[in-house]
Amino acid sequence: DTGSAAAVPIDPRFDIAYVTPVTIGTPPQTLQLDFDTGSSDLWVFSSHTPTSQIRGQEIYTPDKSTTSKLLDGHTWSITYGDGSASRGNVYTDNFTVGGLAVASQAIQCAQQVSSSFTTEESIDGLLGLGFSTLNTVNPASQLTFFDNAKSKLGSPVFTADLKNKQAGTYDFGFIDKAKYTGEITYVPVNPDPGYWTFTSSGYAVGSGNFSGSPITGIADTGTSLVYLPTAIVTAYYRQVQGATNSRNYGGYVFPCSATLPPFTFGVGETKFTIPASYMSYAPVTDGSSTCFGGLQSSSGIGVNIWGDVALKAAFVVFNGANPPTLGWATK
Ligand SMILES: CNCc1cc([N+](=O)[O-])ccc1Cl
Repeated sequence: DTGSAAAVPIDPRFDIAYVTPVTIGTPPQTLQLDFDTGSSDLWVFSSHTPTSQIRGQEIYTPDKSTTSKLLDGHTWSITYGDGSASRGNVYTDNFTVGGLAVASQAIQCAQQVSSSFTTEESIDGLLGLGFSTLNTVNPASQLTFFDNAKSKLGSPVFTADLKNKQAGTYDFGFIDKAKYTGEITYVPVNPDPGYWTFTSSGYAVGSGNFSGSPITGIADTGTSLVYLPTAIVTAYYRQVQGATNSRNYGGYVFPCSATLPPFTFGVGETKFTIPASYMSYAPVTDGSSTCFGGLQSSSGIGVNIWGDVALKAAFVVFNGANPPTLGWATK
């Protein structure tokens, strides 16, 4: 079996996050979920979510599905890197993504979501694509959609083809040659503690020379920006007129009119260039002429993160074989 579904930016102006349609239950209830390789919980806004915390999101109502089953006594609670959080109870139900079906997928129903989820009206929940070891369900952790689907897939892979300000694709079970150019460079993945952790071979700022120092980090579709060591980030913003590290805005900002250099990162022998246009994320507030950078420091996080700003510059194969690997190709 295979599956293929669109990854649609939630905002036409800035690539904050991407949502993908899924169906849950019988008859099918369609929700738009944020596919997140940086976590491993599949949770949704639901009929168990207080209405005061719902603002336009679609919800899953297990009681309206003839195939839903309560996973009695199971609960979950998760906090993300940006401080947002959610928690709730658990059902199993039929679940499909782009024509790929899994019977009795664990569906974590939110009984509480933090304000940044409530205000993100176009995200009806998250679909974790990290390793199942990160799943937060107690007393028994649950498998991700990918882990449940793996045995049905021709090849135990999914691919991310995220795009700048336009819809991309998540494919499951196959590698679409039409989506990339050249060869795919595969690199090792350390699945402990549960992220798609790999080591980049180095970086360059603009037309500067390539610095071949290894950068270990995670490939994370659920994070908008790229977070790298401070030395790399300061080297980048030294090339941006008027850039400052703003305590007020919590990162590097610059005049939206500034000329930005592109940023290149290496995977094995292959070089990926993030165009300058991807390196300006968004105005700090609506209409401001000060822009927030797409590259920020990882010093406060504890891990380097290759988020959407970087992933958009590549075609990425998440290879769930044993051992797992990551494949990177230009496009
Ligand atoms: C923006 N804060 C909530 C949020 C977090 C994540 N996350 O993967 O960490 C995804 C979407 C949203 Cl809406």
